[in-house]
Amino acid sequence: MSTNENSLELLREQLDATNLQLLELLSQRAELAGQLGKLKEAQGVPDFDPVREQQMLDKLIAANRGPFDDATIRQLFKNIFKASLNYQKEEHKKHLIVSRKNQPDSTVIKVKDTLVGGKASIMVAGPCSVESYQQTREVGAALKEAGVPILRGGAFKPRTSPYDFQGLGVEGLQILKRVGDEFGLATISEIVDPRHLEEAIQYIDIIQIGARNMHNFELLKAAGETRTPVLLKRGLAATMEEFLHAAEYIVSRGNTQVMLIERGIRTYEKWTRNTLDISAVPILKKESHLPVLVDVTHSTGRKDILAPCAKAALAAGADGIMVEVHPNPAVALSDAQQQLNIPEFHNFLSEVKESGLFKA
Ligand SMILES: O=C(O)C(=O)C[C@]1(C(=O)O)C=C[C@@H](O)C=C1
Repeated sequence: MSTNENSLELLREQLDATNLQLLELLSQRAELAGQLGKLKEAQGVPDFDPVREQQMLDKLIAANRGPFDDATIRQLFKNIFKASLNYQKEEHKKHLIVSRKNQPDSTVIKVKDTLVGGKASIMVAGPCSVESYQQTREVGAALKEAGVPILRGGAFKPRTSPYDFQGLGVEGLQILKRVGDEFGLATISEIVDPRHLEEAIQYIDIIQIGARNMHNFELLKAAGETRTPVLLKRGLAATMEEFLHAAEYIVSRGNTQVMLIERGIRTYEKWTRNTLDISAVPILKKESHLPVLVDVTHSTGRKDILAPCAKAALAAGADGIMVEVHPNPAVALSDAQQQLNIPEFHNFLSEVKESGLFKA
């Protein structure tokens, strides 16, 4: 071997040893960042701290003796800070009760005789608003005939305008219960005020928390104090991280029976009421063990694309579908445009079932 080859070999050995030292130091640094992340989580402080990062960079630049120039040192350390931040975030996820990292097995929720999040897909259907016993009964009968086990119906309606129909309130919940009992259906209705919860759960089997209330932390906490299953809708502009944290508010109070429902998010698109974020389905299923449903009515606002969207949701791994049905949508007191009438609902259901994606 020539002298040149000898020194190449020697230098490479030194470099390998330095790599290992660097790796050890990086690992030690990551562990320290992990401890800092835990403290920050406990104190409710965000992980990202640009001021602290700037202070560290200033110290490093002042100590830089070359041969790397300052810009290179800055870039290298910025990458290290970024890796630490990612590590802190991953560690936090493990601590979320709703996280699949914390519980690998899927949560299955039993509502009356129906399992949500189990092997079979589920369908939830019903009018946007409970308007009368007769109207709700007609839908209940259609669900029973179609083998759909869960009846939805709004009684407290958070409407955009205060002058629009606000729902029948407790009377609406009583109607739902009456129809539910008559046909053996489980019932679901949105509750908007923590003060209504105690009374509401005497009548309904699932508490719905609507998109506009996903950030209503007092409502989330109050729902977490009950032991009634909760269907939590994704907020209009909520990230998936915010969505899962909203669910965490409920389960951290002891109510572990939470179902998530994607209902479309706000984008610039005008041809649908909202934009169905289909990617949310596999991501939520991956990140969380909670059941994931898709509300095809609110996400699209269009009757003509409900079936393909429901099929897409099921293909993406959704545990169930929610759809609005009204005996006479033209005279509905809310969402008249987007509710299916009963024959349309039967067609919708057949099309979805014929696809083979709706698991029996
Ligand atoms: O010093 C902190 O507060 C940390 O959380 C550690 C650390 C880092 O790894 O350097 C991580 C993220 C912050 O943006 C700043 C610094």
